[in-house]
Amino acid sequence: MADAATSHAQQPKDASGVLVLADGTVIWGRGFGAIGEAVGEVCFNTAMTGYQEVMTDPSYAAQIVTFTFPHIGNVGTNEEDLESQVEGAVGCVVREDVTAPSNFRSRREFSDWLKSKGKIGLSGVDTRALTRRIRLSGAPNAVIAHSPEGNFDIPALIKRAQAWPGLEGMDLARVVSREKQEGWEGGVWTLGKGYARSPRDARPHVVAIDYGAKDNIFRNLVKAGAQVTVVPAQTSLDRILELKPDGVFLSNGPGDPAATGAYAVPTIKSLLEKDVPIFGICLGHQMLALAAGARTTKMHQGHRGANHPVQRREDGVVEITSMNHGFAVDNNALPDNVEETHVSLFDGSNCGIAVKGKRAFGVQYHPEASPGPQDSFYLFEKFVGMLG
Ligand SMILES: NC(=O)CC[C@H](N)C(=O)O
Repeated sequence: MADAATSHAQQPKDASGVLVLADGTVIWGRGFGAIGEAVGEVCFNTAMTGYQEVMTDPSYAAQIVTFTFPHIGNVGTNEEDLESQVEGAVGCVVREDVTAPSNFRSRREFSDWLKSKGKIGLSGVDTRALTRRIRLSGAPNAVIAHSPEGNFDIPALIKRAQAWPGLEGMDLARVVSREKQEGWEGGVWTLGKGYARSPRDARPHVVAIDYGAKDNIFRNLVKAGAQVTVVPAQTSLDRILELKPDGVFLSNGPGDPAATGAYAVPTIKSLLEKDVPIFGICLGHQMLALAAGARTTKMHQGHRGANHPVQRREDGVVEITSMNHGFAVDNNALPDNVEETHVSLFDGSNCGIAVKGKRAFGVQYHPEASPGPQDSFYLFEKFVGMLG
């Protein structure tokens, strides 16, 4: 469903950036950030704030984020609002050109920062039309490219977008995971105080498996009173048990949950059999569901933003949540031992499960660093509380 205005337009004189979709659609704009090209799936995010957190969330690996909010970059960037030190989104598409930063916390201009991270930006795009297109025909594979001289080999870019296999079936969790075990001490950030610290001897002890985690999730575990040890995605069951966890946390992360069958899902299955308490968020929730016998599916357009209404089945309460996912647990194929606990009010998709007879549950949403909804904090308290 290519839009004629974008498909056949000649390259405008000032075009230094372009987004080329796998179906041949060419969307011209102005490049910023890193120079070069990157391939990924184009998604859209509706949050009005938190672009730096979005761009450093490892769950966005291999994705190009279209921001529906038109002014991106105007509060600059800082060293405190990073969600990780690893790669997140490969690029972003925005409406307005990035203007001079205006915020007392800003340390670096957004384009400069993006360039230092090797990520490409594209401005001057009709992001409403692009978002509408994704809503109508699903998230396309594409190449984003930036050349200050405007040198683009469009047929080659189309070929590259077409040759990319897509996120379905792609295992990215082990690629972005940290490689070494580490003790985690940082708590939640507050103005004037920075990040809180937790004593290393706090109890209970949670072993958090990093499948591409957002740091703020670990900070919330600390805030809830846990001592946290973070381990890499492919840590063996024996190694996890040696650490004597009171509970195991499964992090968010990129890629297809069903593609982690070589390491994550079997380990989680064994943890369930041993009755270890488990809490999973996003990818962690999806893989917990797989380990319990449920199925996951790729969504048409996904949920990405900070204002997604989710209903808790237990008492009907609606939370406004922050989400970023393109896969979901299939709530039409839940086995008897899996109970649906939360559901999206946008499209009825699954947003939370509990495994019956076990102390194991997961949700699709998560707290952002700053600022953002903290509604899911009660689940951190519930999890840490159940560990005694
Ligand atoms: N935020 C996440 O953990 C994302 C999970 C998974 N990669 C998805 O796209 O659905």
